[in-house]
Amino acid sequence: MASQTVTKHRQIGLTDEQVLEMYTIMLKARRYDERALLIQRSGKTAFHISGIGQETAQVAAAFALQKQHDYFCPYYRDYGVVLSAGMTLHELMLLSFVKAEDVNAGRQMPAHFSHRKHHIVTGSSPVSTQVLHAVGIALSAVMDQEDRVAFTSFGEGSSNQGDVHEAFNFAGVFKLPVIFMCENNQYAISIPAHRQVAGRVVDRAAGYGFPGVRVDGNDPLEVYQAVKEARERAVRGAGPTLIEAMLYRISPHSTADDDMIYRTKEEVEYHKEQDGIQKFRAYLLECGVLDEELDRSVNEEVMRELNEATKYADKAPYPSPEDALKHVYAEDGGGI
Ligand SMILES: Cc1ncc(C[n+]2csc(CCOP(=O)(O)OP(=O)(O)O)c2C)c(N)n1
Repeated sequence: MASQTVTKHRQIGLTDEQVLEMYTIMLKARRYDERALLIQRSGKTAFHISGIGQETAQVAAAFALQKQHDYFCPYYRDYGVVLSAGMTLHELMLLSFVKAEDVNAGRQMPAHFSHRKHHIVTGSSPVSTQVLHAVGIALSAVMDQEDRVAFTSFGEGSSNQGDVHEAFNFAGVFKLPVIFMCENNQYAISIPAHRQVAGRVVDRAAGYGFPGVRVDGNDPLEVYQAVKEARERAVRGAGPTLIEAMLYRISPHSTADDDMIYRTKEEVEYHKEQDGIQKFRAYLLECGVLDEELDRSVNEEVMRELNEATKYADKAPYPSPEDALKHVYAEDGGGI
């Protein structure tokens, strides 16, 4: 008989199929990320910003939400969130290569996700703007008397922006159905967390009158449970929740960063050992949801999809200069 530990996902309401899908999406996010980095280094794309080390929390959070119903206001490392919400590797690659067929018609920077069908709200480069957008969306859900929630994520550095505090305050006062998830990956570019925040990010929630929960971001089941409870609170009108997922940013800040200037190789290696995807894989093997053969075929399928997406996006045409003003004015046919 399976032990209590190995059936944890069933105890919190996840089926074997769901956890296998979560694992598959974590792999997609990781492999996409590694590939996007290589493509940038080969000179084919301008920029990449990595979410390596954050996928477990991202996928788990999105799985606790309702696809094409709830709204997602992710931040630039959230490959796991947007893939779980319904974006494909094909779409992510078109965004990386900024090709005409991209959902934004090649007008956005890589990692500035957007997808109307999947309720992924376009982000902007100034950090934390998405947090206010989520609060506005949550307010509209209350006004429309709909049971949808808005989910938003941001880094611990960004949690010091005024936008975040305004968002927390408004959401707390009006008890809005919004879930704030801080992905605390220990650095804001070169600045370590202890030089950014004197206390704990999670404790800030109390000052705004709603609960804060700190979770191990490398444990997807813990993250899933916290977000699920936050969603239940939100839809019953009890207001927002702040979740602080403790993680580590394995990659440099972006392809424009040299992280060895401000941290050591040993520190990064230590955190690689804590990889949430590997831990989840071990859990799935232990409880029999996965075996070596299935794992191999899942990995092969992810690589096949990724290779196809890469090849396609590489060859796809760029937007033409004549189309630069397309989608700017409503007369054009109204939005993308
Ligand atoms: C308002 C604003 N200030 C500064 C920047 C430059 N910038 C981009 S990412 C970043 C670090 C953000 O760190 P954190 O919120 O911890 O997220 P992480 O990148 O570590 O995931 C900064 C300072 C920006 N984009 N917007």
